[in-house]
Amino acid sequence: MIIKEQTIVDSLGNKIITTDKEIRIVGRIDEPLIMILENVLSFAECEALIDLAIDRLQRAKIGKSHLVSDIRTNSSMFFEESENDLIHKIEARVSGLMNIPVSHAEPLQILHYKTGDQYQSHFDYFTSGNVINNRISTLVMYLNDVEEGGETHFPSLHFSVTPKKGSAVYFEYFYNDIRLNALTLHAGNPVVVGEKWVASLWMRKQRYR
Ligand SMILES: O=C(O)CCC(=O)C(=O)O
Ligand SMILES: [Fe+2]
Repeated sequence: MIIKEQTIVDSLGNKIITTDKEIRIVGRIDEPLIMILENVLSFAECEALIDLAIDRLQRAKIGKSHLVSDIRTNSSMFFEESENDLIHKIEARVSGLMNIPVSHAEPLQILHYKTGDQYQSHFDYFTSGNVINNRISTLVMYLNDVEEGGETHFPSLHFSVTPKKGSAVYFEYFYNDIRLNALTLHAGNPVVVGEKWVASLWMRKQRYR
């Protein structure tokens, strides 16, 4: 008998009920668990997040050295924890959806990709050094429709998610079998036509805030 590994989110059924929204599961891969979710953010929430972020964007930095790198050509910003009612509400909803307390969440991040921008293949968890409180799961929420390109691509699974305003992709990498975690390698494909806005949130194994 093959025993399936425990997942963080229970994905039985076609929806996840959170404090204030019923989120629809419209696609999934079981191991590693990857879910395509609809009705995560309202259109008004997507627009409000972009408006709040637009003047606070900086060229994205990766890794501990905080060097600007061509691995990631988009720009980004982080909101303060619960910095206003909207952020507070979204953090609570996302925490319910991801089945992890909000105290384990990194700040909500906004990414902006102009035409040609991309985020090359990477793992969201840290692989080097002695990591004590590693990341365990990710939610990438799409704030607009992209005319062409900009998919979230999982090369090892030959699987891509097309950005759709208000929808999201969820994935987790907290398995005992590290080969399952490694399958969550992913990229933000280059935006071919138009621009791309996402809000992403990373959860840690232990309290982070
Ligand atoms: O923009 C995307 O589709 C992927 C973003 C991403 O990989 C992340 O925020 O960790
Ligand atoms: Fe990522």
